[in-house]
Amino acid sequence: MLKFNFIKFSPFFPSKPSFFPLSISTTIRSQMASFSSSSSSSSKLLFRQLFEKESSTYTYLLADASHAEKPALLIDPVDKTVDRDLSLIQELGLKLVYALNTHVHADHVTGTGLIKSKVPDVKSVISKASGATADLYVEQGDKIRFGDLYLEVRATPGHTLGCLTYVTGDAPDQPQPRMAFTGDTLLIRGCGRTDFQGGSSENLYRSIHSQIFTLPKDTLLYPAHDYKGFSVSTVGEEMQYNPRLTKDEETFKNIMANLKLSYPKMIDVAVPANMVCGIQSKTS
Ligand SMILES: N[C@@H](CCC(=O)N[C@@H](CSS)C(=O)NCC(=O)O)C(=O)O
Repeated sequence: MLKFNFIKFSPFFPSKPSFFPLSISTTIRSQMASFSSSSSSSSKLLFRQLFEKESSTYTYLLADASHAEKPALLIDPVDKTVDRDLSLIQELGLKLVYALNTHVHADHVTGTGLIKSKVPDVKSVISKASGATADLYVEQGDKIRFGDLYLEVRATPGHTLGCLTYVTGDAPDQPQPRMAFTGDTLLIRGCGRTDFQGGSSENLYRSIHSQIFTLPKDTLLYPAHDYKGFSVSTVGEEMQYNPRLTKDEETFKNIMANLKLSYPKMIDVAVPANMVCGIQSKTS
């Protein structure tokens, strides 16, 4: 199994390390467009938000459309929609490089293992703190590079112990506004439950306030689920209107202790499967 040896946040690392030549870039107004920066470079992000309706899960496809190889990654793929996602990737002429999970999901089986069985070069990625098996492990401050762009890894425990939020880069040549893929940590006008898998309402509150609400207010928020028909929010919007996170910590903890949600129907199948990236076999 490979150790995830990506680049730590540090001014001493080169902006384009030679051992990770892949890259990303982005736009929001349309699903694929140019963005300009203060540098002379112009990059293109191909971005798709994909939905799996049984578990109300969003999967995100990001690719560097400017790069010759069009390297791509998927965030939170679902087993049931792997064929759809891989067909789209093929139709768009992309090269899938990474399958990232924000955490060990309890309500559906990740598509990561299935993807690896169909596209063996794809590397699975999850947090070290999740305790799950993957090809590459990330932690706070790591950068996942594809092309000239990157995702920054933020540890956001609370829904589960190993939850991550992936955020587009903070540099002049990176997409504006930034985009944060929050998994189940922060949902639109809600947040992930905290009653299993090492969940903690105290940790969740602190994670969101320290790692997500400190991002620029125009940062676009893309969660792993939505149950109300929303697709995207912003940091500023959730800071103002989220009915749980606008409260003080004690009130928040009280809300979370009284959600009275039933257990996810698939939890007994999903968690063991997702601890090994979705299929009961070794990765590498
Ligand atoms: N009914 C669904 C599970 C719904 C649920 O519990 N969602 C989780 C995220 S998936 S573990 C959650 O954190 N919800 C927070 C909320 O406030 O709804 C099923 O049976 O799968």
